[in-house]
Amino acid sequence: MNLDDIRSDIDTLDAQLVQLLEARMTLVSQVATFKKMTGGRVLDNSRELVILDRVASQVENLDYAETVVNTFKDILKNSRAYQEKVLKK
Ligand SMILES: C=C(O[C@@H]1C=C(C(=O)O)C=C[C@H]1O)C(=O)O
Repeated sequence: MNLDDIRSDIDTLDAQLVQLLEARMTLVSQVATFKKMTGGRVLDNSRELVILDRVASQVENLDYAETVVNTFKDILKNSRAYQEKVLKK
């Protein structure tokens, strides 16, 4: 495989990630609506620890574990930022 082939494969995976992240955000949006109606707090630390532990255990190549877990930490951080905006509306 040459560089263009590898990057083409990355682009294909990125398109899948965008779809999955959008689907995740649709669910996060539902959680935000629920919290807005019930007065719940955006941050749920114990839920996030469960998610991050599970993600760490699901990574098969340990060389990638730190990177993948950090990526999920960013996903959770941005999920919270989105929810804070929804709750302020
Ligand atoms: C979506 C939620 O809100 C926050 C964001 C989370 C997420 O994006 O998975 C998880 C826990 C919360 O800190 C939730 O409470 O489930």
